[in-house]
Amino acid sequence: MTETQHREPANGADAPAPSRRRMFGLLGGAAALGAAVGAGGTAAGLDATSDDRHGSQTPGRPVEFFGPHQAGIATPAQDRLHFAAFDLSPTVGRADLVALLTAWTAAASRMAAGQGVGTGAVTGPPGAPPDDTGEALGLPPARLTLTVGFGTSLFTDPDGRDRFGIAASRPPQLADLPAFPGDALDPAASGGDLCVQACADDPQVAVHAIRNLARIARGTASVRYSQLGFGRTSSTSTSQATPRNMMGFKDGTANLKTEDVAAMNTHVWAQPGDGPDWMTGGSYLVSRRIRMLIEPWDSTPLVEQERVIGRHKGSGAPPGLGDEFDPLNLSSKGPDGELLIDANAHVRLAHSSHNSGAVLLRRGYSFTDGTDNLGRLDAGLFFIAYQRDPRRQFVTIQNSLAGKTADALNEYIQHVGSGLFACPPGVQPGQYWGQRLLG
Ligand SMILES: C=CC1=C(C)c2cc3[nH]c(cc4nc(cc5[nH]c(cc1n2)c(C)c5CCC(=O)O)C(CCC(=O)O)=C4C)c(C)c3C=C
Ligand SMILES: [Fe+2]
Repeated sequence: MTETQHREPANGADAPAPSRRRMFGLLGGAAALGAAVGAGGTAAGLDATSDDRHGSQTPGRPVEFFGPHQAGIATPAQDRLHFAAFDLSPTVGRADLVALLTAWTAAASRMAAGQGVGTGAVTGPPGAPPDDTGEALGLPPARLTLTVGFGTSLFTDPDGRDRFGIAASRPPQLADLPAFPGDALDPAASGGDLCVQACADDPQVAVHAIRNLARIARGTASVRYSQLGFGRTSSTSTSQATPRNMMGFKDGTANLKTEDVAAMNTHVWAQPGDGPDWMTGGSYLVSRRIRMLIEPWDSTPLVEQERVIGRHKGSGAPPGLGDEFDPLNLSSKGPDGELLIDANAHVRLAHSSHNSGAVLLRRGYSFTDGTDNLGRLDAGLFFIAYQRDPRRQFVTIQNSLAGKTADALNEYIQHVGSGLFACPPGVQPGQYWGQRLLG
């Protein structure tokens, strides 16, 4: 009997989500776990016929790891994030990179299915450090998704070297982001050769995943920076309620919804002929650590806050309207002929009609990292957006927001970190992340 056959059906309505503890008990220890890993991690995959990768929002349920696209992009946004950027060690070569991605893929597929890494936390040889760190034992999969991305420096390092022989395969879409007016980027919180976005409904599951991938990488790659996030700041599915960001506004109302397959193909997934074949079915991730100047914002009158964003704070509706999903009319005027949505309002400058039709799949998270040395809350938005071509999408929109008729929101925010990554398409059992690039 295979490991997969021990599982409850992924979409079973009343079947409880399998926990790591339960899986451990069912498997009967290290031998079975070792055998499953030895089979290229295939046993960790769920039955393709009960594919849960885009659908399930049931807390605890696994999201299918294998498929044409990586999970964590079209997956309805989970509640928690642990995002990490990694740098490869200077002496690492192409074979080491392939070995790392192979080991990461096997571990990621197991963790997404709610299983421990390798021989597990307590079932390996007692004389050796366990393969899995153990803090997720007994926890459900919590809809964990792990999404890998390749940074610009993987293709050409800062000294212009092609360390891995892949410079010629760099997609034109992966062009370094320009500097935007007002940027205050910390290099230590920006860039990275690789990134992993871990999303889950349980923070411990997301943290466990990054911790174990970092552990596997030891000697080959190290964490450059990482960010914990909570309270998804976008609804990415029509079935999700719109959450509020740390400024108290509903965020994600006009976001692309992933059920819209045509829109996903137009705006998110790399299509055949877009660039190198290895990226077809993948997507480009832009991350921005955006600090909110919380104290000035909290001293700003409600009407001004609403003018800055261009929507009502309570309902999320456009100015003068009552429902969040009432259409946003950028030309609507008040009784004195004044624009109801201010010329500098965030939603006006970010709107596709202002940006040559550019649309993003926003998938960010709020963060709070305590207070700074002046007692100010270090909080904001860890902005994540997926797109088919950052040059046409993120860069166009951010140029509008940061440009001459600048976004009124700029007075209350500062971009302090930045990342750009090519997220390859999904993998099938037995393959590794990025195999079409490096194989
Ligand atoms: C470059 C892209 C964007 C950045 C950076 C960005 C930062 C940012 N946004 C908010 C709050 C809200 N944004 C809203 C809408 C909105 N934002 C972007 C893009 C960026 N935002 C787009 C494309 C849109 C949709 C515009 C439209 O078509 O109407 C909203 C309104 C609710 C919604 O539709 O999501 C809020 C609120 C903050 C606080 C922020 C930086 C910290
Ligand atoms: Fe926005």
